[in-house]
Amino acid sequence: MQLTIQNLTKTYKNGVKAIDDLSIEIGTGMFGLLGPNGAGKSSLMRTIATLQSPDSGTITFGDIDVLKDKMELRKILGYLPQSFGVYPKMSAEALLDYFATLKGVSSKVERKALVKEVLEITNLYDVRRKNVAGYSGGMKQRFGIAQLLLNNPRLIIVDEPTAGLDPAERNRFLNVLREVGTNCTVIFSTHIVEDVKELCNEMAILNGGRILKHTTPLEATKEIEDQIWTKVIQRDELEDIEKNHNMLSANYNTDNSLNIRVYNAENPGDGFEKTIPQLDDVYFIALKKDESVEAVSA
Ligand SMILES: Nc1ncnc2c1ncn2[C@@H]1O[C@H](COP(=O)(O)OP(=O)(O)OP(=O)(O)O)[C@@H](O)[C@H]1O
Repeated sequence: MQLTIQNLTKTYKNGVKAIDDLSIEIGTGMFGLLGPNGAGKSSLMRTIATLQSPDSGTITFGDIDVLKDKMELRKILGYLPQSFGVYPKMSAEALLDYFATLKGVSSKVERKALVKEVLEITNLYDVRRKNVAGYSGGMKQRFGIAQLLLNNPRLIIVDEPTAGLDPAERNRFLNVLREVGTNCTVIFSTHIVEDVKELCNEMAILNGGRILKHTTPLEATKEIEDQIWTKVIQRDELEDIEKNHNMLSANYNTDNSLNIRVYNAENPGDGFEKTIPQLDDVYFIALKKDESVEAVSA
């Protein structure tokens, strides 16, 4: 089913415009919403999840008018907020049983089967009797997926779920999400480019409450083929490079030299070599262009 957002705007009471006339269409599959801190990702996700109202704009999911029929959307929504608060000292099994009751599954037998199923999908079945409060960060996030799966959602929204996870936990989490996300619309927000690269078939870059780019990871890197150049420099050359080139990133090597990546339609000379574009480059180019647009209009 398709999620369609049109001209969505949200300004908080303190005057911050978190969503700025945003329009986008999102179809079935894994959709990555990538943006720096404060870009408006959580604001957008809370609005789609009907937890806050925008000032203006429309949102539809299939036939549902999301802003008018909030309850209709909630029936088919699975939402994992950025922070889930404090977990009670209950086992995963008992807590999921409780959530399933809240979600309207009144038959005990049905609940038992459902809870078993979501525990298995999220690889938590073996630890189902342990307190969720004592789970590791990654296990808690997988538990978050287990709870959102209870009502067989068609739209799944997960807000920065990999922040703070160690690499092994992150991998486990992404694998679970990959599995549950095949048949529905999943919107996944993150500031980690790698998450989008590994998981999403479609993506948007968000900044200042606006969509800077809506693309696919493959298309996005293809678009800048032959335009990314790299060079190893010493620390004291950095300032010059920043001044004279469209620098995207600088990463330290173990010997304290730096790997520089620049964006240029032609060979910039100066010893640069052409390199294969990465999704990071796409992200930095979009943010840089946005910065310069802002600087001009300011
Ligand atoms: N309830 C609120 N009241 C006032 N301002 C808010 C509120 N929630 C968010 N903001 C502001 O709106 C802007 C967008 O914030 P939002 O949390 O949506 O961004 P984000 O992309 O999710 O960032 P982060 O990764 O830091 O959570 C920020 O400037 C933030 O300070």
